[in-house]
Amino acid sequence: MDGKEKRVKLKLKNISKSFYARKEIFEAVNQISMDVYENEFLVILGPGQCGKSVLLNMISGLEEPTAGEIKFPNKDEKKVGFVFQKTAVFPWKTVMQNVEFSQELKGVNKAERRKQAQYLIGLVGLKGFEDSYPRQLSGGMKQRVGIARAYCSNPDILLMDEPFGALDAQTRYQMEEEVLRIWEKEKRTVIFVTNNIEEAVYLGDRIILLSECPASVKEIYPLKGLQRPRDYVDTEFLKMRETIEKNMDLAL
Ligand SMILES: Nc1ncnc2c1ncn2[C@@H]1O[C@H](COP(=O)(O)OP(=O)(O)OP(=O)(O)O)[C@@H](O)[C@H]1O
Repeated sequence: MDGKEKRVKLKLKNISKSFYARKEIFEAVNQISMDVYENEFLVILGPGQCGKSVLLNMISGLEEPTAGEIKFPNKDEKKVGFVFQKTAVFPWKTVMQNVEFSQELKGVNKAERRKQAQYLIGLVGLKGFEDSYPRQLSGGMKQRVGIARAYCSNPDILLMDEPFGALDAQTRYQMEEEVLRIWEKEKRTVIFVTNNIEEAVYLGDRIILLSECPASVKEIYPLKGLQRPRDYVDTEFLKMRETIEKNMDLAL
């Protein structure tokens, strides 16, 4: 991304989050500050159970920070879409009905929402599966439905919480390529959470590395120097992967 063009889409200022559980205060996130830029693919990388999901939940508004501020500089651009590890597709709805669901809720007329959903179903490679039910789909295909559904809600920021964590290695590689292809076509600001260094280096414009719990920002890695499409066995790729590995708190 060219430094001159950067527009801040989301600003986190000293965000902290504590929970009161079993008569104790548990700190999950400690003083995180970061800017997220328009249309960037930002990866948040951290060890398991470090507070990544809690951070995303605060960005989405599902959780309130205990301290700090979450700011959307443009107040009309605070709509978020979510893709989870276990994408919560409705089993009783078809692919089409799942994808168009948010628009249906909004009362968008059928012809219009079908047109948009059809485009997105095509974009994620599910053309021909419009009338299939989730039980008829593989794990990777279900995640494609989740991605199409999230895009269909026209989010300003797309939050992806370890969306490929439950997939086998081969499908995961395929989905990483797919998610970049979709993002190139339908540019959005993406915040992608993972605990997988290789995935982070493959996908990100930048990586924000978090410490173990309570999560704080340990390091920010700009990946401008790594041209796309990236190659997992390229020397520069491996170097970056090793640098991050040495700095990451816990073995994966
Ligand atoms: N509502 C809650 N009440 C109490 N503790 C919570 C709550 N939500 C999360 N936590 C705790 O906060 C810590 C961070 O959880 P979080 O789910 O954000 O981790 P994570 O980095 O996303 O983990 P993983 O990579 O394994 O998905 C965990 O120890 C979790 O138990």
